[in-house]
Amino acid sequence: MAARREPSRPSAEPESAATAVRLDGVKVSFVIRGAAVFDAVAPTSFEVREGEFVSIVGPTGCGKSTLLNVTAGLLKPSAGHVEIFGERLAGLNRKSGYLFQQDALMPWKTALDNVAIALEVHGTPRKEALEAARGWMGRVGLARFCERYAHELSGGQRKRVGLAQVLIRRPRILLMDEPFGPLDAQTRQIMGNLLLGLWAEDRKAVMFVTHDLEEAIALSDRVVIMSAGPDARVIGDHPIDLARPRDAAEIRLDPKFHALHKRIWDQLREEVAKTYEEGAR
Ligand SMILES: Nc1ncnc2c1ncn2[C@@H]1O[C@H](COP(=O)(O)OP(=O)(O)OP(=O)(O)O)[C@@H](O)[C@H]1O
Repeated sequence: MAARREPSRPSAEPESAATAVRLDGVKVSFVIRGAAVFDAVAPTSFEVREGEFVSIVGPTGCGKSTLLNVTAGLLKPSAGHVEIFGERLAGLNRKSGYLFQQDALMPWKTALDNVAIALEVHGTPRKEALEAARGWMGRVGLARFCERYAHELSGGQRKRVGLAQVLIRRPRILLMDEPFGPLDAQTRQIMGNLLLGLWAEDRKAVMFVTHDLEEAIALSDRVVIMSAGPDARVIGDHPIDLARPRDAAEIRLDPKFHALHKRIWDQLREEVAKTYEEGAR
């Protein structure tokens, strides 16, 4: 499928955009087997505004997924709180859709049914759900693959179905945890463009976790850097002032991209090294 282009728009968000997600002093400690306490994330605060695409990057095990889980309401912070569009989060975050690294497709259902079920479980009549699902399968470039089962789809196609499954519910916030992790570099860039195209249509707030700094810069309005854990915290918050629309592949050739990459990598490199040193001890 040809890469979908983002409609033209200014790269920076207006200051007046509402705050979609606010993490206020969120700290996460895990109790391991009822005894030892592991302080994964130190008190952390940051915001994602409506319509803003923010990536979270940090060394392995620093707490990126943990912060997404807290934002989704799947994990209660040990201290601090989360606000979603100004309201304190208690329980599940029903304004968000969550795309995990692992496929969540039911192998006994067709791709179309996998997308439709996301509406059906919330009470949409089957006929209506199937119609909407067919529309979304088209939007992710899979109109001809509706009747396929998960094992009959490529990794990239399964990711597209996953994306349709989440977006069909029209969440105002999109949480993505290394969604393109297992894909090859080329497919990742194609998926990046597909995501940017869909995102530009209604501009959800996005929290995108990745270990790939280039991918983060190519897609985002801001890149948040976390330190190595334990007691991980935000150590950098970098605005990405590259013009949109962007092509997730071509933008990497832009000299401005290189300058941003160098500046952010200089900060991240040290944290990545710390993680490896810890592991080697
Ligand atoms: N349920 C749990 N119990 C104990 N420790 C946990 C639990 N979940 C996560 N951790 C620890 O918390 C830290 C952060 O984990 P998390 O999965 O959030 O990291 P991450 O940055 O997403 O890692 P990766 O990039 O490798 O996916 C890790 O050290 C992990 O071992």
